Amino acid sequence: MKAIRPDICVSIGNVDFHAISNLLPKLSLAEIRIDLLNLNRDELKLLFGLHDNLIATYRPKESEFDVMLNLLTDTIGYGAAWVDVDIDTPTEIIREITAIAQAANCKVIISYHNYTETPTYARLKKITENAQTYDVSLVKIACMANSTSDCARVLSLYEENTRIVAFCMGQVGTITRVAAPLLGAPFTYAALPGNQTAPGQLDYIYLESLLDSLKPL
Ligand SMILES: O=C1C[C@@](O)(C(=O)O)C[C@@H](O)[C@@H]1O
Repeated sequence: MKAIRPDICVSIGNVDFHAISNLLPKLSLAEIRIDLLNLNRDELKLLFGLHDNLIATYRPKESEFDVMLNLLTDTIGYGAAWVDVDIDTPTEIIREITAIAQAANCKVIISYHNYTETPTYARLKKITENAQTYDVSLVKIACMANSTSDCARVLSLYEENTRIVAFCMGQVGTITRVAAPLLGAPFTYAALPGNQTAPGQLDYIYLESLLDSLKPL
């Protein structure tokens, strides 16, 4: 079976364990949104053992940072290839997760999300630089686009940065999800059909056909 292109990361939330285990063999890369799934430790262990290129993400509600730390530590032990940690997490927890991940050869993504707007270029640059002060494999910038100039501003981050995934959320921002891997991002996020984990995500099958025509592998 041919797996989906490696530059498409399917973000998985709100489905059950069986659906995920049937799906994983078809994907080259997927994000397991642990906070949007109802999985116990045994199921998590099985899933992370099934695939060697999974991102473990847990977006804490309120200040659930201890829950996040425990879950990410466990999933690193189960074989997660990547962990994603939001830049708003307390510094000592980011450092702790980074150290645990590095000891296990697990790559770290530090991510910034803004669900209402896209900050100025100076602010985006500063956020990117702050994220790069941690020893990370990738910095992710995801902002809500309210105009096409928001999209252009976020995409301009590729001019000066490597090891970055920068794109806009929302319908206006969808173009940036297609452009990201054409401009240097190692991958871009997509959804299971009818099951977005963030606004503006395209269905991964459709995105694959677009990228096949724009950027043959
Ligand atoms: O940060 C990201 C990107 C994302 O927010 C998106 O807009 O595709 C989806 C999240 O699940 C993921 O952790």
